[in-house]
Amino acid sequence: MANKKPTSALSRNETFQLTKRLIVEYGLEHRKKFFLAIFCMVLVGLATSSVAWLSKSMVNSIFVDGDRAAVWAVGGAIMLAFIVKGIAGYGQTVLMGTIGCALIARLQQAQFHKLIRLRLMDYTAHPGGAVSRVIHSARNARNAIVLVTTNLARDLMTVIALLAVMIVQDPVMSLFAFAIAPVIVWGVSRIIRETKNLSQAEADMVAGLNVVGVEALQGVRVVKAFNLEPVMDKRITGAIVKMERRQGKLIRVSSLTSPLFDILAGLTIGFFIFYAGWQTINNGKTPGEFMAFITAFLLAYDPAKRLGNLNVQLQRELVGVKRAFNLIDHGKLEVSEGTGQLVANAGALEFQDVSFSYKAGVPTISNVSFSVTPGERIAIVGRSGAGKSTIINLIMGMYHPSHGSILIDGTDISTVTLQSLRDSVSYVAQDTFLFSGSIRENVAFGQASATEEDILAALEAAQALDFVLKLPHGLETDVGNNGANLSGGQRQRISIARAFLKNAPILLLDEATSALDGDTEKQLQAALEKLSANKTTITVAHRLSTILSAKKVIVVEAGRIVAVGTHETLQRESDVYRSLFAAHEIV
Ligand SMILES: Nc1ncnc2c1ncn2[C@@H]1O[C@H](COP(=O)(O)OP(=O)(O)OP(=O)(O)O)[C@@H](O)[C@H]1O
Repeated sequence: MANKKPTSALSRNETFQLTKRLIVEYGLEHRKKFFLAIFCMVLVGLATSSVAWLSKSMVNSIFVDGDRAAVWAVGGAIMLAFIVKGIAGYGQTVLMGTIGCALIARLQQAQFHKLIRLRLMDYTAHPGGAVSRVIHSARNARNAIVLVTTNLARDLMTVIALLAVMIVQDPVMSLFAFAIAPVIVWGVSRIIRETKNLSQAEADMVAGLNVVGVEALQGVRVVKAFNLEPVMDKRITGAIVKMERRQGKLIRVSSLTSPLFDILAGLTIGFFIFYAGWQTINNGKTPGEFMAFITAFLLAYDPAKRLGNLNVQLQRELVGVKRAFNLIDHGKLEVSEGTGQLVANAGALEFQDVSFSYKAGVPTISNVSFSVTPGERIAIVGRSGAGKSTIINLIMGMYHPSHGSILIDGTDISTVTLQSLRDSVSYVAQDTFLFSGSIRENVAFGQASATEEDILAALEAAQALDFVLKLPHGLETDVGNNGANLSGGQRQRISIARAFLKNAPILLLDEATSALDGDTEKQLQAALEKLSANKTTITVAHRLSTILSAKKVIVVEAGRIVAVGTHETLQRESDVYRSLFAAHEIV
């Protein structure tokens, strides 16, 4: 076994705090069901121990004394004990199952709620892994709460009641049974240490496998186009085999508690038989007393084994629970926001000496100043990586400038709520994203008050109505996963319709680098032209046609504005601008 203490291992206090929080925050919410379940568990414990107690009368009164009345009384009582045990056991399982399902749902919601609001900068590079973690950690939490309550209420209750029976029947033999406990505790604690390491690694591997799998399917076109199936097979197989080995080891280690219990229990029972046989033959102890003791011991064996295992299993589950709480408690939310409400009517935009860096000491945007008057159209051009998209992201409040301010209609955007800021801007991304669902939903997302006419008008303005009406299900057509059922141009026009419907005074366009075919391109340009009419428009431009229709062009190089002007003046005066044509950054 590894001696290295894992950094992720849970201390005793952490184990206690996590369990307590689960019960207090998520279990007690269903307190009626919760306490009813515990009551059922107590009944199971009492019913089980009463069977051991009754076995004494069974042997002594029925088999030794031949008492007829006892046959009915003991037989009926044993039947009753098992009926109570069966019904209470069922009630406990159903009640804890219902609480568990509700807990999974709530914890998944709480995590997704946080995940979707994390700062863009912290956003996980592997969304597939994050989703897998959310799903699994909620299941871990359900398992943990069921484990703790079931073990502590039902098994502990059963063991205590059975121990009472044992002590009453034979204190000496009971002492011997207790003597094996420290050996078990020592063995189990060693197993726990190793399990902690392995469970953490297992959780990471499940997330890793998810990342590889989701990536392979998301990029399936690239996979097929480049004949990458064997490469993907290898990556996925590698991840699966690694996980298989790790899980195998986890099973081998965590199952060690079982033989530990079995061997020690076997030795103990053997001793009982020597001792009890000698006591019964030589010292006049009744066979009923021996029977009651041994029945109590055997019945206590399984719940005691589960109790011994509780910590091992709990550690496995709590690793996931800790991850869930970490996300809920510590995941950094979006950039801080102001409390003011931005009411952008005209849509004037101004950058005042704005600087920003993703990583401290590595400036991405430096001392950028420019202004756009209401309804004006400007284009931002520059080499790949110059900082164009970062400027757009700063306007949407995805990040805060480290220096300087951005004003909309004279209001510093850092002083207003993110919601009011984002209500004032529409964004059409380069990589059009459609959500699975109908075309109607994709156009009207976030616009609950939009009427049928509004949606049709937005589609018409985006030059999309013709093709939408020709689809078999019209507006209700399912766009598929990320619009897979539509062409690239159709997807873009749907996203332009979305911006039309939003009708915000400021429009941010991130122009696609790759050109579409002639007709589609023309339709798209016409749609964007119409969309930007009377709106303050900032386009990250790659097309000469877009640049020509802009009032002014801002040339960005390594995060700085190096030239501003029209196409003609820049052609004459800016080396950087001219070089963009040579590098096919502008086509
Ligand atoms: N989330 C991020 N974390 C760290 N660095 C980033 C992040 N996003 C962008 N960068 C870096 O910031 C710089 C500017 O990126 P930006 O996306 O603004 O460039 P761009 O001009 O829009 O490029 P392109 O035309 O290729 O889209 C690049 O060097 C990029 O690597």
